[in-house]
Amino acid sequence: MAYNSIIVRVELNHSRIHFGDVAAAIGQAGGDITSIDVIRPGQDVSVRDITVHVTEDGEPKVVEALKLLEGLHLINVSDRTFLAHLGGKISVQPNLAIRNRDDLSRVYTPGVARVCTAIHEAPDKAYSLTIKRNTVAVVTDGTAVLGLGDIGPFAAAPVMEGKAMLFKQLAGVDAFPICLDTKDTEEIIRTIKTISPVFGGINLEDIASPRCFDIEKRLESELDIPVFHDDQHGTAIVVIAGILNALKVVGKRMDQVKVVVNGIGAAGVSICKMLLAAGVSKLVPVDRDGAIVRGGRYPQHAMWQWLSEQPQVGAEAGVLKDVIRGADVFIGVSRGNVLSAEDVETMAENRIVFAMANPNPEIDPAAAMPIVKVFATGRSDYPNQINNVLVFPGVFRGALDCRARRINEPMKLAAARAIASVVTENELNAHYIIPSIFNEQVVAKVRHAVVETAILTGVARRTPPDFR
Ligand SMILES: NC(=O)C1=CN([C@@H]2O[C@H](COP(=O)(O)OP(=O)(O)OC[C@H]3O[C@@H](n4cnc5c(N)ncnc54)[C@H](O)[C@@H]3O)[C@@H](O)[C@H]2O)C=CC1
Ligand SMILES: CC(=O)C(=O)O
Ligand SMILES: [Mg+2]
Repeated sequence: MAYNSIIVRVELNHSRIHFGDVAAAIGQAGGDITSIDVIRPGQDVSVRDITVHVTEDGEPKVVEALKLLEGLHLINVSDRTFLAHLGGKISVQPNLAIRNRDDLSRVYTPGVARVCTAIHEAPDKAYSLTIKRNTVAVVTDGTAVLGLGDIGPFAAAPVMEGKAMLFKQLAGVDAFPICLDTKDTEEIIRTIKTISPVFGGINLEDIASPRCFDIEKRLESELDIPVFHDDQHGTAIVVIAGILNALKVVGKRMDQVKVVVNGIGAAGVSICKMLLAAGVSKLVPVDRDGAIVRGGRYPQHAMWQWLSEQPQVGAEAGVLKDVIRGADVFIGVSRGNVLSAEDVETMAENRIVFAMANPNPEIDPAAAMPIVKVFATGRSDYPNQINNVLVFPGVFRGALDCRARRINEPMKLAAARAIASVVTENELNAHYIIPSIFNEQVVAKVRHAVVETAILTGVARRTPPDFR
């Protein structure tokens, strides 16, 4: 069940109502009061802001209950989520103040001209004399935003701003949201290449498959800064981290389990590739028309064709409810509510279910949790949040610090192991397979693993001081 937080501003006439009556009415309507602020105190009349935790459909019930109370005037109801977005979530801050003409002539013309000339003569100086060293573009075309689908570049912006906030808060990376008003592959590639000089890395986000595969591949070969499609590789890295630990909890081995991956789009393709690299020997990729089978023909989808040629991919055809039978692991990166409890019950004992579609998982957690051994979602309101936010801040922190040319497969596997290692053997249990995004070790360990592997595999152009 999803929850929301609302703030109700009420005026109370104390001769007609006590606050206890208000609290009781909110509780009976299913709300949970989390804080009360007195806005205007008074003997006869007072105004208060009451923050109430409600279920997604609980807000109207609380509001109706308050409207029925004698002596209470409901002034306003605000949704804290919308309040948090007012005016956007990020801004650009200068690194130094311009206090006088002297400052002005150094940071701007004429002083800046000498710096421009220095970079013109030695373009690598862009790394030390501009924001390039620490700045990542978060680029989307708005075509596969969370599980909401093709909602366009304007509506995609809050997600990209959110990613930028996380980059900064968790890893000190300055990230900028770029929402492109085009779905044309060539135009997207050309635009990203054109804006790339100022950035140290490109984080592609929520671009629909299969277009995202071509865009990433082309940019990787045509740019000399790392290009990382978060929904593919960020998700795959955190899934592998989660699977490594979940398998320890259930006492099964990677090379013995049958894994069903539902939704073979951006995230699903990369998860399948990484599972194969990590040693899975029985893999069942499933999309909306059913399983992608060994020996099948998928001329419209190069990555599905590639999967159908892998010896570990099953030859059994069928829709999800057929092929999930006997599976040890289900990984969903498809759409909300496509998996039933009955289907889950046909899986093997000690099953693992990662239902990662956002914002609604493939199966309602309340239905799944009692019948699986390890359950995870992409959401922050349940245990075991498997979300790419555990990955992209640390991966880019590492890639920027060592000026990596690209983020290669060994760097991704090292990042997955680093995340898994944050949960110690003593701490590991079915409800704690993956660290919290607020665990301070996550970014540090991922960064370290990424830098170390970049140096070992020859893609680093700089050795950070702590590696010298
Ligand atoms: N928790 C996390 O960190 C992440 C979660 N996701 C979630 O995973 C989902 C997919 O994301 P992307 O791969 O970026 O999108 P995408 O659009 O590239 O791929 C979605 C795939 O799911 C397939 N699909 C749709 N309905 C299906 C059904 N009923 N059964 C099987 N397959 C179905 C589509 O045909 C498509 O191939 C979204 O809900 C997204 O929010 C994605 C990235 C990270
Ligand atoms: C988490 C994320 O990147 C997504 O759901 O698309
Ligand atoms: Mg995404």
